[in-house]
Order: sequence, then structure tokens, then C-alpha cells
Amino acid sequence: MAKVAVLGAGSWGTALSIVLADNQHEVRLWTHRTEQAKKINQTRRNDQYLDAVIPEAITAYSDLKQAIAGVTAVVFVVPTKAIREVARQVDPLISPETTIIHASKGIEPVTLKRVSQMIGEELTAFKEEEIVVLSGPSHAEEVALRQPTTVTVSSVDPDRARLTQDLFINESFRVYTSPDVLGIELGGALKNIIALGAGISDGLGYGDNAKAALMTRGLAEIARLGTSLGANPLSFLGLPGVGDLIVTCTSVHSRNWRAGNLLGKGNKLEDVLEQMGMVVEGVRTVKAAYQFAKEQQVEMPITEGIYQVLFEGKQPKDVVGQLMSRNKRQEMDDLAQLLMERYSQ
Ligand SMILES: NC(=O)C1=CN([C@@H]2O[C@H](COP(=O)(O)OP(=O)(O)OC[C@H]3O[C@@H](n4cnc5c(N)ncnc54)[C@H](OP(=O)(O)O)[C@@H]3O)[C@@H](O)[C@H]2O)C=CC1
Ligand SMILES: O=C(CO)COP(=O)(O)O
Repeated sequence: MAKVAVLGAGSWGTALSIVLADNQHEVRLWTHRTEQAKKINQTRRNDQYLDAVIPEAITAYSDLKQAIAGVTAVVFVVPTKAIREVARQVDPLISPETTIIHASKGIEPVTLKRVSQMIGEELTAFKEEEIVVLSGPSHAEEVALRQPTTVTVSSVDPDRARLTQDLFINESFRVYTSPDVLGIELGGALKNIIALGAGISDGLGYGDNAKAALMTRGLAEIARLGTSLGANPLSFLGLPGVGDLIVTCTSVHSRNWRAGNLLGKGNKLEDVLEQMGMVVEGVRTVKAAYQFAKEQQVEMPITEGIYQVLFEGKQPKDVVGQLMSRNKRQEMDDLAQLLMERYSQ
């Protein structure tokens, strides 16, 4: 039994707190809103974010110092855009022995930093390599119902990865480990862009063929960028790669898919985001990926098309035309080729 602080009382922070409570840990769920902490403790519900009963082993806090005092592990689960702000508040309060985990999925525009890098920059006692990542196909709604779910925890330090695996693993929440932090974080962040595209495609009324094409060619783009940055191509065939791509592109729970769907039906981005009421990480990450693709000179036509729809006023149908009329080419020049090159020597 351990004491664990979960920072961010949205849908994913609440669901991960439930997993930890099911594993008999003492969970401190931190929110920046005092009213929300009171409501969770009094009603055992967090209805704004998740339809679930909150176990007694979870106590909500709005005082960060109290929430993280004496804990074994701190789990960051706020949206990517709030990571630095929360990490700065944590910095003077955290003991260097604490295991730092994050479960957020995104890349910061302009700096192009991954979440572990942002946390590593803000926490003076920790290097980015010491931050553990938790990622994989895991919608909060299903985790809260204890439906079978699999995720991967990643750290270059096998002890930290195993400690995190032990904290979370149970009979409905299976946790694997991986040493490829880069691949695990990039897979989780970049699939949100393709999920926006899958939603747009469905919103336009296109069928399963179009969605399968987006997912497959989207995975090729993700792997192309990821390997250019040094990730292991095999990671993109695992849970935080193709696994998360499948769940996010095909589930009605996905906020990225739902936002894309509304865009495909002709709604404006500002109206869609207002309507969602929860974070749609792909909108911010597409800016970062678009910039990354240019800097790395990596071809990412789907990402580019989604960027154009979101930020340059291009019509989704025109982007589809643009994608379908690209130069003729061989298919096997992406993930399969990268794998062949890596493993044929
Ligand atoms: N939902 C899911 O199924 C999954 C989500 N994720 C990832 O987890 C991360 C969090 O997502 P999720 O929980 O779904 O998001 P939600 O939109 O459900 O909740 C976000 C939470 O973060 C809080 N928050 C926002 N800004 C700050 C801040 N500056 N300081 C403190 N708290 C803040 C919000 O508070 P407030 O209520 O005041 O806005 C809210 O409690 C994302 O990166 C997402 O991609 C990963 C896997 C699954
Ligand atoms: O990452 C997720 C599931 O693994 C959640 O995706 P959404 O943010 O699109 O809901």
C-alpha cells in the first residue's frame, strides 16, 4: 500500500485514482478548485468529468502541499497546456525520492517538448529521464467501469517502470513496461491528430474505407516523425501506438474524434471546443507536429491537412481531394521499410 497524489481531477485523473484505490493505495486527488474538492469528498462523485462512484480511499485536496506531503508517487494528469504551471507549483514542495509519473498526451507548440521534458525542466530535483510515462488505449469511461484495459509505462530506469507497473496493475488494468520513452510519448500525443481526422471523415459522411486509410497512413506519418527523432519503430506497433490510434479513432468516448466529427459536419473550431467542455489535445498537438514535420523535413500530409482545416480555414473536402491526388508512390516506404532497415542487418 502506498500514498499516491494524482494531480488533475478531470476524467483521466479521476479514473486513474479509481485504479489506484482499487489496488488499496491511499489516493490524494488534487484539483485547483476548492469547490470541486469539497464536492468530491462530500458526494463521492465528480459528475462534470466522469460518471462513477469515487471510492473512500480517494480524498480530494485543493491544497497542493497537503496533497503531495509524504507520497511515494505523484501522477501528473492535467492537460498538456497546464503541465508547466502545475509542475512549477510542485517544485518547491517535492521530495527527490518521489517517483514522478505523467499520463498526459501532447506536445508543446513552439518548444516542441514532450510532457516528460516539460516536467523535467520545471522540477529542479528531477531530470527528464527520471519521469515515468503512462500511455495506451484507455478511455476513462471504460476504466471507471473496470472494463479490461491495457497500458504501457515507460522509463529508461527499469526500477521506476516496475514500481509504476506495480502501483497500477490489477485484474482489469494490465500494465506493460517499455524503455522507449520517446516512442511511447510520441505515439500517445500524435494519435490525437489522426483521431481528429477520423472524426472529420465520419462527420463528412465518409465510410470505413476512408477511416481505415486515415488510420493506416496516419500511423505511417507518426512512425516517420517518431523514428526521425530517435524512437524505436516497434513502439508504434504497440499499445501506445497502433493500440491508442484504434481506440481514439473509433470510440465515441474520444474527445478528439468527437471534436473532429463536429468539424466535419461544418461547425467552427471555437464553437466545437466550447461545446466539448473537456480537453481536446489534438488541436494543440497538431500545431507542434506541423512545425516538427517542417523542422525534421518529414512528410506528414494528413497532419498538414488537419492543420489547414483547423487554422487556415481550408474546407475538409478540399483536404481530402488534396490527399487523394498526391503523387503516385509505393506503399511500403514507411513503417515496414523502417522496420526492415532496422532489423535486416
Ligand atoms: N480522458 C481520457 O480518457 C484520457 C485522457 N488522457 C490525457 O490526460 C490528460 C488530461 O485529460 P482529461 O483528464 O481527460 O482532461 P479533462 O478535460 O477531463 O480534465 C482536465 C482537468 O485538468 C484541470 N486543469 C486544467 N488546467 C489546470 C491548471 N492550470 N491547474 C490545475 N488543474 C488544471 C481541469 O480543471 P477545471 O475543471 O478547472 O478545468 C480538469 O480538472 C490529457 O493530456 C489527455 O490527453 C489520457 C488517456 C485517457
Ligand atoms: O487518449 C485517450 C484514450 O487512450 C483519450 O482520447 P481523447 O482525449 O480523444 O478522449
